[in-house]
Amino acid sequence: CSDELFIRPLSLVLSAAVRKGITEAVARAFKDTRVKAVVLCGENGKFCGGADIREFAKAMSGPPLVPMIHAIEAGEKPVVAAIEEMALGGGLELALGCHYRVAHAKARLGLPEVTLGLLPAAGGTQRLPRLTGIPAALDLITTGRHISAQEALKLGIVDRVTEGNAVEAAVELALSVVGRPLAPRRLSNHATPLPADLDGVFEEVLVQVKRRARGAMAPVACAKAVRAAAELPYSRGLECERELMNTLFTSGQARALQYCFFAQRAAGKWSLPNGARWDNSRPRAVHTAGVIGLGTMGRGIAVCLVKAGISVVAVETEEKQLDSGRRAVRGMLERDAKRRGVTAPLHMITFTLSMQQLRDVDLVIEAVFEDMALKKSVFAELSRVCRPNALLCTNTSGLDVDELASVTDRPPLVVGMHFFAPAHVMKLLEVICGPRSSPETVATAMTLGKRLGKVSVAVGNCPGFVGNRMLKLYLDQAHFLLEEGASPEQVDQALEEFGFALGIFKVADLSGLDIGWRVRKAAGLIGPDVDPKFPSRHRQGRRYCPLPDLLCEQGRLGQKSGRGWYLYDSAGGKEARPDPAISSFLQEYRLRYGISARRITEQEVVERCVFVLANEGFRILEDGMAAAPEDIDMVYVFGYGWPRHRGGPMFHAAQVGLATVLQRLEFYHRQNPDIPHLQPSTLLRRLVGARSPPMQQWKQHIRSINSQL
Ligand SMILES: CCCCCCC[C@H](O)CC(=O)SCCNC(=O)CCNC(=O)[C@H](O)C(C)(C)COP(=O)([O-])OP(=O)([O-])OC[C@H]1O[C@@H](n2cnc3c(N)ncnc32)[C@H](O)[C@@H]1OP(=O)([O-])[O-]
Repeated sequence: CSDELFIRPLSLVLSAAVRKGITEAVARAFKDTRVKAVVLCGENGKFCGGADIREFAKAMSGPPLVPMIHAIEAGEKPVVAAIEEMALGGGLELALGCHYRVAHAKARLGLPEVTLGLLPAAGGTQRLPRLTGIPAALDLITTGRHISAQEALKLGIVDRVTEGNAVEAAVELALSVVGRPLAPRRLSNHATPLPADLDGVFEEVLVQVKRRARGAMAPVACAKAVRAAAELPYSRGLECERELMNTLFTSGQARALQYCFFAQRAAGKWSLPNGARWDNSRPRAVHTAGVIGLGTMGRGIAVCLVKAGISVVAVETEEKQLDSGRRAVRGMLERDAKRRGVTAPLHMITFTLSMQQLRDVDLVIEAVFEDMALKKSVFAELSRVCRPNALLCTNTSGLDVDELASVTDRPPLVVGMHFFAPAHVMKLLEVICGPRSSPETVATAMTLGKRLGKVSVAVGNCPGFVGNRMLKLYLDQAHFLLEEGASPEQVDQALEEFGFALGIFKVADLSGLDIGWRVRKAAGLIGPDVDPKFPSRHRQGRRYCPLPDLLCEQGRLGQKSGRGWYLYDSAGGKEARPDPAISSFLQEYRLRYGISARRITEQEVVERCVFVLANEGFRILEDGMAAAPEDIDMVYVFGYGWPRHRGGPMFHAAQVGLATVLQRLEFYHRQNPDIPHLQPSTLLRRLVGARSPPMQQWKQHIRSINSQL
């Protein structure tokens, strides 16, 4: 066997060194008359994660991928790819250049380049459609989704799937095909199978990709490259693939998406000022968890925990809520299990009215109403009921975690876990490190978040934490723009053009306008506590916009009441229509306050809303509430619908140019001196003074080391 086969390990990515290794080894094997066939496999049981993304920012060195794959395909000896664990991006393209492919049953395959703002440019857009046909190739290439080995087998992407050792199975296959003609196995020789309605298929896909990621270039380029595979001979299709890739490669979008890839991983590498870090703090094992409160948040959290294999005790205070919570949670688990073709793990959750049942759990996540007094009473009770080393977590969107910790017998074991609705769907988890949260507690919450499939970001304990602290100012700008002359549709359209999945007023209608109303009442911004001497459009020394309060007073609470900033067909309706009543309401409002409406440009909408986010992000960095700009960006990308292809508010500010951001903020602040948040932050000024260093160096310019993390 060793005479006939030449097995060469690959490392996880196709770095210059790996490409050199493969090129040389395959050339030697092709030349060596003792070798009859070649098996390519990965190192440590992993076939390949694709091109080395870190190399994209540098000058290209080492043998290029495309000729390397061509040489393999053109070889006169059969080459078999043994796919263990993953064949992604350039890794799958390499496998498609081989004559046969064997995959382990647990392997995942895919062409995720689109998620990095690129396309599969090592022949992937030309070979895959020739193998699977256009619709399947379009689906995989434009979404970047990973598929199982079984699906790959169905699509014809792999020839064999094995539960056993994939390398041994590949060796067996290689031995069995020695001497067979290779021409039919060279995908570049194949004609692309065409669907009857080629134009219709592409039209449909373009509609879908534009809906999924508004303004993103890569999915459109991916579709164009696949179209070339349908219409052009292989070599011309390859040229088209290269040209499209060159355009994407140099685009800001690709840089932003690749930044997101690394920023997401960097967010997991948290550190605290006391020296505790992700790699020196041991998380506790979590086998059982309690969830208190089965409202929308509690239900989603319970579902996430059960799906991650953690036994849950879910507690409610009244039979009626317990019953509806039980029905909702079971329904979600059953639907999910049905989708995945497995049995719903209903036995892993217990529903109870008794807090006593939490006495043995490893950790509790409290998800009761956002009310400090209520949460404090729950935490005091948990101190009495839970075993002394159980972790106590609060799901809060902005309350003081330390104040809550102070009513317990174990402040070091208290941490915030801010989930986003719906909690079983949304990817973001803000882990709020109180000043007294222990490293072990933070490590446990961060690791638990990862186990639940979340992107966990460690943030400091301040009102609104990172996400909602910034959101408040973004919303304020949108409201001020309405006062000054814009309409909700105009603001939303500008933000959607920028790339947000939904404009801010549509989001507000979806979430319910009464939520903010309640928060503002609790903060004393509305109601009997407001000093009647103050004009209605000023509070606490700054401009205040009462428009959303006035809407709530009219019963316009958003989708749930069928009317909010928009009009809906009925209560609970989803289709937002501009409401002429809002237009007259705004006109009357401006008249009452003597505001003459002016024409507001799309540029002003985007700059004021988006730069104010970044400006507050700089303040958050200075206050030590986030450890790095990447963390702030990941909060926005995964929790607030920020368009990923724009990297996040901090990355976007760096892309636009910090000097420009500063100058525009100064301009808007001069126009609106009563909006203090338009005043450029000290850190932004300092960075511009230091000639706008790259993001990795921003930390060095934060003078007051005041980290709350
Ligand atoms: C004309 C021009 C021709 C150009 C040819 C184009 C070729 C091709 O079409 C382009 C591509 O392949 S584009 C690529 C298409 N491929 C993809 O998009 C796949 C991207 N990768 C993944 O999806 C996941 O990382 C895996 C599923 C591979 C592993 O998941 P897991 O087990 O949970 O582990 P983890 O924590 O995620 O990663 C572990 C460490 O590896 C690092 N790293 C990983 N991949 C990297 C890469 N490609 N690169 C560099 N680094 C990469 C990662 O940062 C982390 O580093 P840290 O310092 O420890 O933090």
